[in-house]
Amino acid sequence: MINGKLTVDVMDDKRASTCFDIAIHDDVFELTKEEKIRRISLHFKQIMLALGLNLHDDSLRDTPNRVARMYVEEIFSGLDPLNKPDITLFNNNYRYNGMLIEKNISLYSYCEHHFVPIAGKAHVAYIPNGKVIGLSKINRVVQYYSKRPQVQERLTRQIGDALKDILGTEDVAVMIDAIHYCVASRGIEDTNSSTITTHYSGKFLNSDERREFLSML
Ligand SMILES: Nc1nc2c(ncn2[C@@H]2O[C@H](COP(=O)(O)OP(=O)(O)OP(=O)(O)O)[C@@H](O)[C@H]2O)c(=O)[nH]1
Ligand SMILES: [Zn+2]
Repeated sequence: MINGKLTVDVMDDKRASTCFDIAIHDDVFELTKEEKIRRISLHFKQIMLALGLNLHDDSLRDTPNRVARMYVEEIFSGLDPLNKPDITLFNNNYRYNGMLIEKNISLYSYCEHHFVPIAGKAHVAYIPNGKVIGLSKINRVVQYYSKRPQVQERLTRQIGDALKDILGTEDVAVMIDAIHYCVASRGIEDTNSSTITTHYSGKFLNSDERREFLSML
């Protein structure tokens, strides 16, 4: 518990431990999935009513429940440590010691300031130590940490740290290039800019490895 906020590391444990600065109320772990959906649905109904929407309208009637289910089961499913992907490691029998890059991984996340989408691509690289993982598991790690209210800096870091932990190596690089719809569709309404963040560690702190990674993107 730090400053009244529970810090949650969803990497190591199916339940909470420590590490990341995602702020979660303590009692959320006491709620079942159905209870979360019920509560969100009730509150979203109030939001819609405050906006003056007619909840008797056929098309709107089920929206509170639909939104609540989407939050809990889909777009914010990465808040539940139970949804952390199971990752199987394989021995590096091929003795592959080059760089492995998984690029153009589709990324959908949600700005934690405005709750609107962040959409972009993640590019991830690692240099195998003793172990390798199935390629799709890299995409799953990206997806898991994306499905939360996020800021891009934290998301980039969490993906990098999770992969370092899983792969048992510091030699990991992550780049995210994303459009923030809080910048594009409201506020400044800039539909041209995108945000690039990087996280390099281990051998990727060397300019040669970094250059090789960047040249492949
Ligand atoms: N660093 C960082 N900032 C973000 C991210 N997503 C959104 N933001 C910014 O968070 C800021 C929130 O600032 P506020 O001034 O409180 O919000 P606002 O009044 O709606 O700001 P405007 O978007 O400028 O209208 C905005 O500048 C957003 O562009 C992110 O992933 N990382
Ligand atoms: Zn925003």
